[in-house]
Amino acid sequence: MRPVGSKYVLEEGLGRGATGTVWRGRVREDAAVPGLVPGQAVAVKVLREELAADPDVVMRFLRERSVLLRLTHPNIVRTRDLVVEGELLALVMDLVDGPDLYRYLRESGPLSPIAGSLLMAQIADALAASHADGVVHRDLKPANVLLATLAVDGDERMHPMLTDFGIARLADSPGITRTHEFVGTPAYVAPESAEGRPQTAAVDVYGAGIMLYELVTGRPPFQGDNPLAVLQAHLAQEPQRPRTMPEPLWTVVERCLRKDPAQRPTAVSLAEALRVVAAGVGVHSAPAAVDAALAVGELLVPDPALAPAAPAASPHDATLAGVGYDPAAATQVMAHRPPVPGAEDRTQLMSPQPPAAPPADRTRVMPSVPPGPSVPPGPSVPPGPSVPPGPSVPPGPSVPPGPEQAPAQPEGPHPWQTQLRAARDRNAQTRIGHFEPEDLGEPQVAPRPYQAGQYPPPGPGGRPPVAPPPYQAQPGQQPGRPPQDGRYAPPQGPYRPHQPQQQHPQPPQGRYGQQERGGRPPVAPPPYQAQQPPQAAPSGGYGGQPPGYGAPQRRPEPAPPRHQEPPRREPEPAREAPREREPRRRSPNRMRIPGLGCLKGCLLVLVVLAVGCLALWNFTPLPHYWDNVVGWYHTASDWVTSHT
Ligand SMILES: Nc1ncnc2c1ncn2[C@@H]1O[C@H](COP(=O)(O)OP(=O)(O)OP(=O)(O)O)[C@@H](O)[C@H]1O
Repeated sequence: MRPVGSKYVLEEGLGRGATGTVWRGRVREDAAVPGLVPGQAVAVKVLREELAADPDVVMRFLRERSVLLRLTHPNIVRTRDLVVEGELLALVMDLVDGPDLYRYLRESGPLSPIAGSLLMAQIADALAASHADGVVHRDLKPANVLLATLAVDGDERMHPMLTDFGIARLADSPGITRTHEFVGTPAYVAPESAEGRPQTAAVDVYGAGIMLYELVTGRPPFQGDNPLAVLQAHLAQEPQRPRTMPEPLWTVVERCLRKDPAQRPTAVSLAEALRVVAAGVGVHSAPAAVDAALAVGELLVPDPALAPAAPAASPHDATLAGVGYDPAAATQVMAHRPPVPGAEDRTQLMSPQPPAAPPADRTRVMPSVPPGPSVPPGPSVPPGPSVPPGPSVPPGPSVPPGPEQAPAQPEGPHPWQTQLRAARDRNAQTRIGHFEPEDLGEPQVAPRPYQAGQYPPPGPGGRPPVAPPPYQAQPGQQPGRPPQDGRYAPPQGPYRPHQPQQQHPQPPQGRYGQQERGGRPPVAPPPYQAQQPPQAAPSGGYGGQPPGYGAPQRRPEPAPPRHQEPPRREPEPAREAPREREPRRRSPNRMRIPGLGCLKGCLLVLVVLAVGCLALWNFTPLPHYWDNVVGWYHTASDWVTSHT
């Protein structure tokens, strides 16, 4: 049990990411924390040392404190406290009982289009609320969605909760990332982020589009042998519609994945559109719901405020400014970063070599990094220890110190070395990398494909990766803010203790793995419901609800959409022309004899007949009957001859 500040103790590690290590912790019995009760279990994300050692990060950590603390939504993991203590930065969050979406997908397979749409609609709700509050997530990915279990009317429902808000922005310190770098996860990074252009709320919508694609297909749309190739695909490739994706859902995905951020829909319209899609792509969907789904493009409204704006005076002050937050600057998070002159900088991409020298006013706060040979990441480099605060960290008040108390500059490895070490432990982590568009064709990092079972690594406390600790609800705990409107209704019931061994029965699925709608309103479907036993469920599917995460869900090959001929279609932007059919392959022998095929057939028939006759003659009493017939013939002919 290690203390963190004066109010919390760490109990066991839950997982480690690129930006820090998450621990299961507890509020000390003698501590008073608003919204928490003494002894309550919490999750504590201890940011990695490089972040904690950067005064710029510490400053923003303090400034954003109020924003992060007030960011409450039923689908957002609530941040309860921020602890700054010496060289330790930690976020105290609600402890969520359940796996993250990355692990769920790897263990259970993709979701049906309906289930995926409904789940993403809730994530879009969370994004809409945070964007309205001026917070851009910037690192949307399945690993940052935790799946809690809600008990509603005796049913267990899967409840997605977005986490890691603000972490990407915190990590995007000029001191840490220096110039020409970005914070994000390559598979989910928007083109403008990869290019170092200003990032707006549209980067989250892009990430949502990638996630949506992955939820229903099992893989992200842009892949590559290495992170640079993936980034290049984001910039240059157009996503292709998977064969199994219904047209309305593809319309949504395609809009979210537009290269131009100004063409992507807002999170609000995305959430609405996804619910319309979910209601209209089922086998039992009413014709009106089908029509509405086919016209979903009209609902996907871009944000007019996303037109390029002048960068803020300070790139990291653009979004948040402490208590005096300016919502008008909500979508301007990062300033444009100038390109790297000279080819020598390109040779340093994705290597632990020191990047371009930081600005003069940063050099004193960054670890001194001796120049050395490029060391590409590989298995020979052992993963770094995920040991957050040890006993040497004295407990103290979690009241953040002022900027003058910024920790001294420690000697240590370059951030890239720690980053890459941690990245080797698991896949698809957030990366802090620097890329330029002209560099994206020069892969320098070995591929790290997804591998089931690697994620997440067991924590130092021995926590098994597949069985997260149970959520322990405490009296007085606030799972979410009270509803302010109909869209953000809080969870309907208390969190249930996690039961790792419990296997939920697998419901049957129909086309698109959905169930008959059964009273579900077409635009606002009810929350997810635990799946019913197959015997009890109708053959059509399971109600469009994602299953509980104890039960693997494999989506059968869906039938083609029932709406082959849409009754009406909204005018949509130019769509891809249908692929031309490949010409029929012909034999390389160009000499063609007319009727040869027919002749071959006749010969085959004759051969078959001959073989059949031989078999008939040899293996049946036919010869005996034939002899009798011949005998009768001779007898008859003799008789005729003798009487004539
Ligand atoms: N609030 C929480 N409650 C319970 N478990 C959590 C919570 N937050 C994170 N975890 C667990 O800790 C693991 C690591 O979290 P973290 O956010 O560091 O990972 P990550 O998002 O994959 O990392 P990164 O985004 O930095 O690549 C998660 O996969 C999850 O299992």
